[in-house]
Amino acid sequence: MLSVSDAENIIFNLVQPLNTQQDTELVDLLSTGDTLLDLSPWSDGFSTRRARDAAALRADRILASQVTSELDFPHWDNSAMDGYAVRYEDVYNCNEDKPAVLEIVEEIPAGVQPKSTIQSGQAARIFTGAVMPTGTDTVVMQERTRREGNRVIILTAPKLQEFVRKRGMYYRAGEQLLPPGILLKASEIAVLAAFQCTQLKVFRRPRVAIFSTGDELVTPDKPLQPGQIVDSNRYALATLIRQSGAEPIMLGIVKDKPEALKEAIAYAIAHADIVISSGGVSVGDYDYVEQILESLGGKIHVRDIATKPGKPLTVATFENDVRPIVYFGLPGNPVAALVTFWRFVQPAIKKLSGLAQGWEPVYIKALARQELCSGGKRETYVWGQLSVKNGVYEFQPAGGLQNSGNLINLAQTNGLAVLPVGTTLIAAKEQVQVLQIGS
Ligand SMILES: Nc1nc2c(c(=O)[nH]1)N[C@H]1C(S)=C(S)[C@@H](COP(=O)(O)OP(=O)(O)OC[C@H]3O[C@@H](n4cnc5c(N)ncnc54)[C@H](O)[C@@H]3O)O[C@H]1N2
Ligand code: MOO
Ligand SMILES: [Mg+2]
Repeated sequence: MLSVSDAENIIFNLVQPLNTQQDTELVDLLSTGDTLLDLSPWSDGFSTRRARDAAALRADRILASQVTSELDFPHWDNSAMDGYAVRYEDVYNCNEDKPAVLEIVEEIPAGVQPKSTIQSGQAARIFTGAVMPTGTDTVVMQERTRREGNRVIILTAPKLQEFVRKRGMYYRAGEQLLPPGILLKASEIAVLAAFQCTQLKVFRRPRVAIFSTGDELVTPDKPLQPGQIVDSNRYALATLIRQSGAEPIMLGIVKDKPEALKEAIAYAIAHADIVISSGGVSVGDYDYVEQILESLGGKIHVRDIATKPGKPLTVATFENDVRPIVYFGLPGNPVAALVTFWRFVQPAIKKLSGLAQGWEPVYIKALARQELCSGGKRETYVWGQLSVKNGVYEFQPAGGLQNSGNLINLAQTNGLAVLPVGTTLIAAKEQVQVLQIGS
């Protein structure tokens, strides 16, 4: 039996990220797939460029190449306040007793190009975001002034260049704006929109084929015959695959027959980057998965891992022109299937998807709200709820039996407390590492 850390090293090294040349697609920032509010009659921001070849950009795509821009940011010197654009030399030593008095020669709202060059003794009325007029270097905010007709009285000396957002002070044209391998979330999309980067090269979503094995399995819509069990794994795993940023290819339920398995596995490895099956990986007479993998030329890297639940996890690879197809034979017991997914498969999918950082499992230190027990021989995962109380993480184990066939108390689980090999008890109020499985 492999230790968890050995298994983890093997698995994560087997996974090669998608290729920055071949495995990409274009997405269009302007097409979100949502209601086309931009085209509404009351909107002045008519979007004339609609996506043609590019798919809609939804959050959580991964950038496949770096983004640079020919634009500085800010694009031009502009005011950070509503106030007056002045020449610092005119106002640097004024105060309430000895205010500076300047003649207002222009008013500059945002979006308007200034016309005049401001001379000594003059100022321009300016608003937040408006372009600084030539000759000025500083903005005095409105609250530090008094207006008298077309003159402004400056009551407090500003600092040089105060409230001026200088062209290029946040970003200079040509520098890297966003690196490849990052998730496009709201903040990145704000940057891309500001720089008019509307067509983006992102990684295609990894394709993950999934099927369940077992003569006893039926889909949730069928009346149960004696001895039958509902296939719950496939629906849960498909959801997790989507949450990991991949696209599930649903291949149904496959009988515990070598020929059927052979056909399904051969199809799956020809159509997916990763293949996941559940069931048929233990030592029973109908557990054929490993032998079929071998008969199809698969190389088995992992047969058993010292975890509870999840011991009989099987991991194999099939060589391919581009990168090996990684096969995960998850144990059939419902909790074991999900635990092995969270612990090993989810990071593997995220790594394959092109994410440069943050694909590894995330652990959080929490206080156990109740005692946690383990046999001590295998790394044991206790499922339950992670929450924050008074700024401190706490872990509440799920009530009822912690048994890998008990999927009922798995509902609402968002963390797996980890009891390492050799630890048989973590007492209430003691610290425990919890694997976060929120997404
Ligand atoms: N003699 C031994 N028996 C078992 C061992 C062992 O070490 N020695 N390991 C046990 C452990 S641990 C697990 S986990 C299971 C793994 O079994 P398999 O991967 O071979 O899975 P199956 O035998 O096909 O099914 C096990 C169990 O799970 C139910 N199942 C299967 N698929 C689904 C599904 N898609 N949805 C819901 N439930 C499913 C199935 O009906 C069985 O009840 O082996 C132990 N045995
Ligand atoms: O992996 Mo099996 O559950 O560990 O029951
Ligand atoms: Mg079995």
